[in-house]
Amino acid sequence: MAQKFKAIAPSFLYPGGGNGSSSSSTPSWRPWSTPSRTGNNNTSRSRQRTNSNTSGRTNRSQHQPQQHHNHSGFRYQPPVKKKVEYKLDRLFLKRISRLFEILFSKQSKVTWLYIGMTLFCCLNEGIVYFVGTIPSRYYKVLGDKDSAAFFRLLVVSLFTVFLAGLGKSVIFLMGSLLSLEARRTLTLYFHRIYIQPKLFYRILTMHDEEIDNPDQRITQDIEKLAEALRKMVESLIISPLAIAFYTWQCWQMTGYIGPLCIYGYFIFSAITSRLLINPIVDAIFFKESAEGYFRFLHVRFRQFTESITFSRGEGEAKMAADDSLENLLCSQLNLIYKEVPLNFLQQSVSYFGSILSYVIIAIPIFLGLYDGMPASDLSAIISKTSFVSMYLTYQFSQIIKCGAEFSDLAGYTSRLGQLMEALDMLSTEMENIAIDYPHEESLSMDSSIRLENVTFSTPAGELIVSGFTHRFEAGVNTVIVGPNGSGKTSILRVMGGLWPVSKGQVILPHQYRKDVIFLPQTPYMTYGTLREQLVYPHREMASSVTDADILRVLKLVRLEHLLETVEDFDQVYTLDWNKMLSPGEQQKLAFARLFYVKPIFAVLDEATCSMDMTSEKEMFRQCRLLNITCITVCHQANLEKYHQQRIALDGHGGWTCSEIDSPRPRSQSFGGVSSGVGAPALTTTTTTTDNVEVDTLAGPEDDFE
Ligand SMILES: Nc1ncnc2c1ncn2[C@@H]1O[C@H](COP(=O)(O)OP(=O)(O)OP(=O)(O)O)[C@@H](O)[C@H]1O
Repeated sequence: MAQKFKAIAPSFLYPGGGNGSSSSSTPSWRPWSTPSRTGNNNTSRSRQRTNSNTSGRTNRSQHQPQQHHNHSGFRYQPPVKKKVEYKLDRLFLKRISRLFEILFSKQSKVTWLYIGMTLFCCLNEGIVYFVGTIPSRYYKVLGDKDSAAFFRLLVVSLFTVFLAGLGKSVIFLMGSLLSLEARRTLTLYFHRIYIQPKLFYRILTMHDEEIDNPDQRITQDIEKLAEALRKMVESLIISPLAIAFYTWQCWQMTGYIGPLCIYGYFIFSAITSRLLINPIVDAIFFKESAEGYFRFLHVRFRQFTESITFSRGEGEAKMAADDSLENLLCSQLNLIYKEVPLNFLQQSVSYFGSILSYVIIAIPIFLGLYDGMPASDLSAIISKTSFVSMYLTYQFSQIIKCGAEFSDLAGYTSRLGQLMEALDMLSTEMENIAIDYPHEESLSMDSSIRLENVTFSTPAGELIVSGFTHRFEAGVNTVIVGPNGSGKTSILRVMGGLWPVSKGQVILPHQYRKDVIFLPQTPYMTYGTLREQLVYPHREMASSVTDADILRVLKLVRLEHLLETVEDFDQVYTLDWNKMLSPGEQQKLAFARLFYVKPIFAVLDEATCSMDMTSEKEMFRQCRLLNITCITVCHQANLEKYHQQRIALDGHGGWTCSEIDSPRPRSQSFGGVSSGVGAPALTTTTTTTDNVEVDTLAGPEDDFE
């Protein structure tokens, strides 16, 4: 089966939308076998499915991802490759207002923290004003040589300074709480829209090239966005009020000339900083992508450390890690360079502010406005004007400084906005699929799984099976065989609703979630206790599982020795269960879950491939005793004897179904659909070595019965 594999390169390698889809601000999904009517939210659930069988796609050439017609005549468009920059535009405003809507929703505490922080900031500003004018009072009392007033001022100023310190700390505390709460609110929101049945699978397995590292966006970008927000809120809450107050104060002392100079200066700085921010937003976006890939690579090393070591792949791993680091550092360096002009502007603004304050007071002095005033009063006025105008420029410089925070915020907003849009799009897409090809809504009242005239393709548009019809009956074990890549697992994916069909219908037993359990080749080992492992994914049921239940199923799967490994069933292990158990033991634990739940169907995708033959036989024997019907995907011919039916895929979209009456030799694996069919039956020989039963050869009369 010739498959086209698309090389997926990290989006940061293509600044400005090099690979189109990866950096598109509005992700455009690669078309699949179902209509992508994104944005069409008016689709009525009651829409007739009269066109559903008109696609007539029967060969692969018609399944090009670029563009094709679906069953309802909808025309797919290829992803648009356009240059997209991440900047402060309408899209940014749309995204940030959506994030703010989530942050300031009724359920969130962010609103209350924001109000509390605003009040504290106002209170603190009063204290700051008092502290700022203290030097001018000292000028006055010292100029007048008034010792009593001096000591009174000393006490007051010490107390005020103490209050100012306290005020700053409270504001810092409230800012940190605000950032924490913002992170909680946004992360919970993303968990809700991201970890959803099927959508989660789909975005992670099929849309990696459109949305890189959604995990990083959720675990890191939200935190950084919350932090940038905290820093901005701190300065932005008070700046407008302070600017108004100090403008008035400045006007009182210098006339219109003071505020005019400061405002002119601010407008100039604001315009230049705005010009310098846009490239930074872009650079932050790509730096974050590079950061995500670097981390992802290290996570993969951890995950595949044994395989890498066995294949002596450390050198390759190091090269890949070095390359990824280099990419990350490049994008970081790019960011640093782009930040230099902005930093220069910020620093200059704050230094020039102090000089400007003296220029402002110099003008009325030289114009003779304060002629004849005593020296001590003039010193006090110079000091106060200096403070007022410096504080006014400081508030403006805070706003300019916010520009840097704002560029961070804009970068993270882009990444989170993209993820939200992707999830929205996918969710609409899946809703449409659910309307056209309802999966969980097509439930049969009898205990069977039916696939009726089902045609489906890979996400890349390659046809896998066409017109597949089969009824999986309870009590009839079925094995699915075929060459690699022929679509065995894909049939299970369709059955489980992970992949949509482009034609036909999947009809499931009424209590589908309870009656059908899927066991993959590599079962998911959850973190937690042995009890929780057993009831996975129903953690809430853990308390109802008795120790006797656990013991019983552990015995059934021959994992009693686990009792010696674990201290008790409720001990939480810091070590990953994947490391505590061998692959075969993990598969056995998955069977323990199965035997605990006792569904009607067990859908096994090479779920016993890591077990020894005796254990494998025992698993199928227990399934039969517990009335669990197996639908098994496998490559081992010896598994056929546990089944009554065989579905053979030919790897070209075709398939055959036959009764199993003449199994093949055990040593022969399924290289193709016809391999071994009709081979003579073998006899069973069971030898015992050191009290360990070793099943060496098996035939139809295997002691499985
Ligand atoms: N997420 C995906 N995106 C695109 N193509 C995919 C995806 N997953 C699987 N495929 C393709 O679908 C085809 C069928 O895959 P499937 O896993 O069903 O094969 P299989 O018969 O179970 O193979 P094996 O015997 O190796 O387990 C393969 O050619 C594979 O490349």
